[in-house]
Amino acid sequence: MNHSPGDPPAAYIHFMQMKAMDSKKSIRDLGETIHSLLGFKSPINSAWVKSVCQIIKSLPNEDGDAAEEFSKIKGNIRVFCRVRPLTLAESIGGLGFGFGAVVALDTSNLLLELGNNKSKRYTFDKVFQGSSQDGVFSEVEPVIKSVLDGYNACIFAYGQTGTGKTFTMEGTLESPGIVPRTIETLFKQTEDSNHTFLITFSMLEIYLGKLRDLLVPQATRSTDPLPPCLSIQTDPNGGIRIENLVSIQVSDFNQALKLYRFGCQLRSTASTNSNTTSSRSHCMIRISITCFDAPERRRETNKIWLVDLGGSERVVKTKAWGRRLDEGRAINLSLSALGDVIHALQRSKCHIPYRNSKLTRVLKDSLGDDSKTLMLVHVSPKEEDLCETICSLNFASRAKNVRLGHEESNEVKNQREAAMQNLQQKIKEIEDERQHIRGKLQISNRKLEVTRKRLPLEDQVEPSDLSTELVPPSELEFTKSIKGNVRSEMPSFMRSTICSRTKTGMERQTSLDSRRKRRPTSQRAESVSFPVKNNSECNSDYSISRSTCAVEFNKKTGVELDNATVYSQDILECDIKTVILPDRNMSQMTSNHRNMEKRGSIKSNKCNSTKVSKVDQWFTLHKDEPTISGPAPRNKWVLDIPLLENKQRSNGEKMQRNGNKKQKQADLDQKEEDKPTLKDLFAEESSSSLIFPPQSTTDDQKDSLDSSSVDDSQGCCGSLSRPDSCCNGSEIFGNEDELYGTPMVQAVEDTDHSMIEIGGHRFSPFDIDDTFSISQVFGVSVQELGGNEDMDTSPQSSTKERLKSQRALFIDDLKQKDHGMAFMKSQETAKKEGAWLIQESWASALLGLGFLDLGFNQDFFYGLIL
Ligand SMILES: Nc1ncnc2c1ncn2[C@@H]1O[C@H](COP(=O)(O)OP(=O)(O)OP(=O)(O)O)[C@@H](O)[C@H]1O
Repeated sequence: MNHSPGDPPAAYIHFMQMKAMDSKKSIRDLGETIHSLLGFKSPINSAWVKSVCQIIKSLPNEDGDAAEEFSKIKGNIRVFCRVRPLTLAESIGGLGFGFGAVVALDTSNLLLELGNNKSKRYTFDKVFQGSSQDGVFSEVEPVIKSVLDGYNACIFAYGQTGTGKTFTMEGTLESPGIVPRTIETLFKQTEDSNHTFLITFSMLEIYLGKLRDLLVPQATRSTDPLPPCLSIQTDPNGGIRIENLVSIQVSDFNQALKLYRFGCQLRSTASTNSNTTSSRSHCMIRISITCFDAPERRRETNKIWLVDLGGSERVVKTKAWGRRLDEGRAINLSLSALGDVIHALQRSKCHIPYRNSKLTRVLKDSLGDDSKTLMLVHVSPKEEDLCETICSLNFASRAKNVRLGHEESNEVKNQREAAMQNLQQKIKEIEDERQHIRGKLQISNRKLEVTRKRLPLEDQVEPSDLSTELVPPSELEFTKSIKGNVRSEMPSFMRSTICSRTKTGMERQTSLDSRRKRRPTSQRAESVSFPVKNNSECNSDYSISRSTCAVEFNKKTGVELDNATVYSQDILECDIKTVILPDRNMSQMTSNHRNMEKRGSIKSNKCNSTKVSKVDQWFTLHKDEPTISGPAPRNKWVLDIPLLENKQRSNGEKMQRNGNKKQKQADLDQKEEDKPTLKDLFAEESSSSLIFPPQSTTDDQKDSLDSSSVDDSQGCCGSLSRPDSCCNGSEIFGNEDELYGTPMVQAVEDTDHSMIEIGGHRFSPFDIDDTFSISQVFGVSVQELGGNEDMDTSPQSSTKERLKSQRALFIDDLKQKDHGMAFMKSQETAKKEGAWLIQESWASALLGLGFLDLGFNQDFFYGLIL
């Protein structure tokens, strides 16, 4: 039987006939078939076979259709397999018809005869066995055409040494390989095109891990200049360029072919046990194509790599040694790196290890997305090479599964588009909101500016006093705008005072600095005073008043406040005096008081001491004199929180003061951070202390005071102390927990409705909840009212008990210290009139302010009185 070289032999026809018969066999034999195909050592059980049968039955199409369907979704790496024909010697050696262990079943399936009736089947895009160079190139040609469309492409021949890679790529003069054919095709197509192309040719090899330009003759003599070193660079677009690689423009096929032949001559080849003309390097041909007037092309300049890889080899088999051994190792290493890259691409890993070898680095932009890659895997037909063949085929199978283009499912696409629309909508909303706020800020700024201009000079707060030193202009403007905006929208009672204003971190820092450098010209806490009707046995009207603390820094005279004064300015809110005055004097006092504030004539360094001194004088000597301003009536009580400043001054320990200053400043800052709520305010007030007439101070007491640690939160001393030793005429009885004070309260008319002003802050009566109004106003903590097991849980009872016990402690203490009958008389009077009149006044005040609405009638409040 005569066979032309291209015709399939009779054995192959017989094999195909057997295959067709096999396909008609009962699927009962499927398990055995698969077992033999895959070479599994363990038998496949019947359940597994059943499930496979089900899968096969449920397949909608024939195998061909399925393969076609599969080919549609495959990635950009196409894999062709070429089986080298047996040489004459190999045929004579007993392989019969020229078909050995590797048999191409059809144009895409390959069968490996593993022996013992076992075989393994591989599927590739194309399988060539006994095919001519023409036949191979016809399948390769589409890739070449895509290069003219602007795609990067890479065609590389892979396989065991001596399997025909160089034959496929380079070919012979009679049967040229892919490289010359590609060049020829490219020029042919460019000539047919309407566009003008610029084609350049480069050729290099990677030998022993180094790049060598194959278009540059190697130095053969010591006097010859060394060729420039080639280095791989990544351009800004992610493309790979090789510095110093010669790139020669070629205008026709012959020019390019000449260069190619020249480069091939410079290639490193050597004779090995496997191949007499074995390539000992990776040979890489680069053809770059540039077209300036073809916008339809994917990119202006693109390239195709034609790579004849070095053959993988088993050193044991080739018995290579010395340089051949090094070459073999270097080739295997780079092929291994190429395998890793393909593996990573196949798994769609985030990191592709291109940098592990020069080979993969050079091919980086031709192996990834948006490039056409064709792998030609070459295998030997010999049974003795079966192991290497299986390795090569497995490698090729992995490459075949690589999907370079990340095709998204419709669902994922929809989700992505929905998310993008969402984000765009949000961006638009945020932008709108920003514009809106910006407009409001501008309006507020204008209002602020107008308001500032209207204010009298002395009341204007200089911008420098707003602690703007360290705030950048933009931030300052924003901060001011925000404040202005907030203030304009806030009810008056929620507005922060200069002391309670919450500050930002930056603002706080600058505030601290400016506090040291510049003081506000004046800080005041409004005096509060309102008449209440006395319903008890005392028939006079009483008022509750809180004195004003005015602090002034005279910039003109340059009078500096000392540290203690400066510090005291910061705690003015705690500096509370409560005065009970007969109603007849109240109006006078109030007006005087206001006059005094208007004048602003109280010097800051005198303010507190003068104030306290007047209280002392009034209390001990001039009972008819005004307490703070205006004449003071008889039978009046002064309750005050001792000033820390005075205590510090009387102690005369500047060092201690300075030492504590940091902590105090920190406490104060903390206080400023917390925007005062009504509860906070009352809590603060309730920890105030009573101010009583000056008493003589013993040395022991002074010593005890000096040695006592000071807690700012406890007012002046936090413990029993003499007024003249620590508070300039003020005396504290009991500690913070034992004492209660009456917060400064004033009924005021706001723009819309009646308000209650407490500690300089305005609240609506409706802002005060039941428990709070009772407990805090009367000096009993909410906790005590709520859940102390030792106390009567009723608010009334606990309040009364507390008042009683505190009063008793107070009287006992006075008696023990023999503080004089005059004072005792006053105290007695206070017991009967003063203190509970305070409570009564409070009750009346609260009733008058509408606290009855909260569910407490008048009897309830009277029940709180001693
Ligand atoms: N398809 C083929 N038809 C005819 N001869 C072939 C074919 N493939 C390979 N040969 C021959 O086999 C021998 C080895 O081929 P080749 O040198 O191309 O192998 P190789 O894979 O490049 O080896 P190496 O990796 O060592 O360079 C050559 O003599 C070549 O002519």
